[in-house]
Amino acid sequence: MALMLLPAIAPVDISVGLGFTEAVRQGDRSQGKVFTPRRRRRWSLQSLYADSKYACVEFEPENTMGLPPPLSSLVTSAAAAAAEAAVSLEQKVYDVILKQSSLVKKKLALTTALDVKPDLAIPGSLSLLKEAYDTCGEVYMKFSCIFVGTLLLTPERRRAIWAIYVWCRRTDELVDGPNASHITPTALDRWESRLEDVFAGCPYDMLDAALSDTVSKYPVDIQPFRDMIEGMRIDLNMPRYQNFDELYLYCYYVAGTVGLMSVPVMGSAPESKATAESVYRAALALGIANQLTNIHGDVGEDARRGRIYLPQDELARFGLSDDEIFDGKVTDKWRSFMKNQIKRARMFFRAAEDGVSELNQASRWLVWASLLLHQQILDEIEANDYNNFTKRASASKAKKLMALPVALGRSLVTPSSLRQSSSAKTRLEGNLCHWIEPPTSEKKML
Ligand SMILES: CC(C)=CCC/C(C)=C/CC/C(C)=C/CC/C(C)=C/[C@@H]1[C@@H](COP(=O)(O)OP(=O)(O)O)[C@]1(C)CC/C=C(\C)CC/C=C(\C)CCC=C(C)C
Repeated sequence: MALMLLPAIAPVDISVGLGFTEAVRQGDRSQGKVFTPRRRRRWSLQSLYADSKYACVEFEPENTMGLPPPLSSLVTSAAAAAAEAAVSLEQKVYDVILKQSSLVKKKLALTTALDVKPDLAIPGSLSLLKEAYDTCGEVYMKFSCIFVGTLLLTPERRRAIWAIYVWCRRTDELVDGPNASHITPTALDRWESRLEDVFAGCPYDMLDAALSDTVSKYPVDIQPFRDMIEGMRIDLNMPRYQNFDELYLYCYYVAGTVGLMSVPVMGSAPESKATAESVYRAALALGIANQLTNIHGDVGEDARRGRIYLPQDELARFGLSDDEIFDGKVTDKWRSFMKNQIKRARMFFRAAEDGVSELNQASRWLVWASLLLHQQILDEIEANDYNNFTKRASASKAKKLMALPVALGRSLVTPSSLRQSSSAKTRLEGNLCHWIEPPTSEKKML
């Protein structure tokens, strides 16, 4: 792998502001790219339910105020058709999970059946690769709010998470960076073909080279990466999300995918008996929960940009129009609406929690920290009396710091296999203990 990477590795100046977006827009393969400090994540979504239980959140306003009944009571043929469409969208996301899980199993079979040889390296290539990963680390440290979390990971896993993070940031930067207004669908197509090359071992620049190396070592499928690009396409084109199905799908594309990309790197607890599918489902849920939370925290900021990332049908059910969101007045209708949105986001967090304990011990703290810090945003929206139009839903530094030891405590909880009696294990199918262990050759690489 190192041999394949070497000719393509070119140093990248991450301090240059516009180069990357411009390079993708113009199809210039030689340009490095750049990260500009971004404002707080705006999170749009579109999509469908991964699990119909999230559709069952009671969307009946607590104070009915003469509003129409919840959609669930209006069972019409149109609703049935919509439900069918939702199921096929759900299937689409689940298919990615199944594909990723089977890849993990296949890779396990390969790595246990063969004595994996260290990669061939020519002098200098390893130091270039190390430099590439170090650069990813610098970007991660600069932009991630829980950068310390990766320090608990093994050096190999840490580097791999950095490389994935940087690719995600670059992708996001295309539609959320300073040059977003110049980004066209063609530019995203180019970015996707560049991704294919990364997975084929032909990276264009140093940061891609780190990812190329990572995906050659861990059983990471390309589909979640492709899907994230698809999410950016949606963000370019989708002015509104008609219902939660659409929002869910968007959340999967831009954030659920991050969970699917990260799990194979984070690794499972050796004692875990959870299936790969169940852990990927939890990872997907955490990505969705994080994204929903960011959307709820950024309602005002998004509205000032003319964007509304909330399900239109649910807004209507609470008697809310786009204009009221643009006006930004906190009314009882808005409070009722937000209470339900927050309730649903918390359901996704809960769905993620069991999965965290199945991860490798060293990875759990980072994931718990991410989960708890995002949950605090929901708490802050409540503390601000649902004024997410003009008040920042940001916890105090002290509260954020307090979350870290709590995350540590939770990370000590052992996997379900140890916590549950055997009769309670019915939903855990089969023993895939080592399904995400990295190949043994990796330590020799770096
Ligand atoms: C734990 C952890 C942080 C690991 C993931 C690291 C990683 C590869 C992150 C990529 C993030 C990124 C730049 C994505 C681009 C698209 C995007 C911007 C998505 C939104 C993120 C914003 O997060 P945040 O609010 O923290 O913003 P900052 O970067 O700090 O400015 C998203 C909302 C996606 C967030 C989704 C995750 C972090 C996925 C979490 C799930 C897992 C790591 C799987 C855990 C496994 C189980 C079994 C539960």
